Amino acid sequence: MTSYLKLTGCSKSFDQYHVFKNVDYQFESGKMYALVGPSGSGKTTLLNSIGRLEKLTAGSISFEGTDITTIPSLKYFRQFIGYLFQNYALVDEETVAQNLNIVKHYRTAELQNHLAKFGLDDTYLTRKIFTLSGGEAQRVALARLSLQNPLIVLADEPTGALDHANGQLVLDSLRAMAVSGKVVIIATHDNHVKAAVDECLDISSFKA
Ligand SMILES: Nc1ncnc2c1ncn2[C@@H]1O[C@H](COP(=O)(O)OP(=O)(O)OP(=O)(O)O)[C@@H](O)[C@H]1O
Repeated sequence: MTSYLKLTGCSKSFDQYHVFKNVDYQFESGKMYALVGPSGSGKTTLLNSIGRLEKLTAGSISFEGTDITTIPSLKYFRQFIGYLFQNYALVDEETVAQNLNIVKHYRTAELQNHLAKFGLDDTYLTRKIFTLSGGEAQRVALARLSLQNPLIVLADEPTGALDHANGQLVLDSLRAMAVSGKVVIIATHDNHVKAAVDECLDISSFKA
């Protein structure tokens, strides 16, 4: 069954500065989308409006017909929204296992099996995040996102700091999440990402 994330008349201003105005758009589960547009056009602001880190100035966002602002915060952040960031957003001083156990506490064997899906062997579980390469850290972030298993995946420049091979791994993992029924939305400048998604939404076309 397809779920719909629907934006209706969405506008956002900071004081007198209008970032975007009247965005009407519908995202579907099972698909991957890129939010594109020049620097400063509002990609992160729109992503964060869906993630409820920003409040819209006007308009509404619904998921499966429910206004997202009416969903209790804890439920929204745990079950609905999962984020992937350019800088990974992991706890640097903690181990890979500790970062994965943020979702809930898993047995070591479960974590090992799960990490293996992202090309990381058992030795990584006890490594601290700051000892990992960027590509390895993003794999851990993907593994955590996959354990969280949210309905909507928001990715902000997830390939921005990675080489081509690791960028492709991120795209493949995000595609797998879309295929498993998530809505996947990626804010990006990366042409490789733009070519890999199902649809691009150019936020600069909603300039106020
Ligand atoms: N908290 C804030 N207060 C004031 N202005 C803000 C705030 N957050 C964002 N802006 C402004 O809103 C505009 C859109 O920013 P946003 O980060 O969404 O753009 P972007 O398209 O993601 O840019 P980039 O590609 O450079 O990451 C920018 O002009 C930015 O300066």
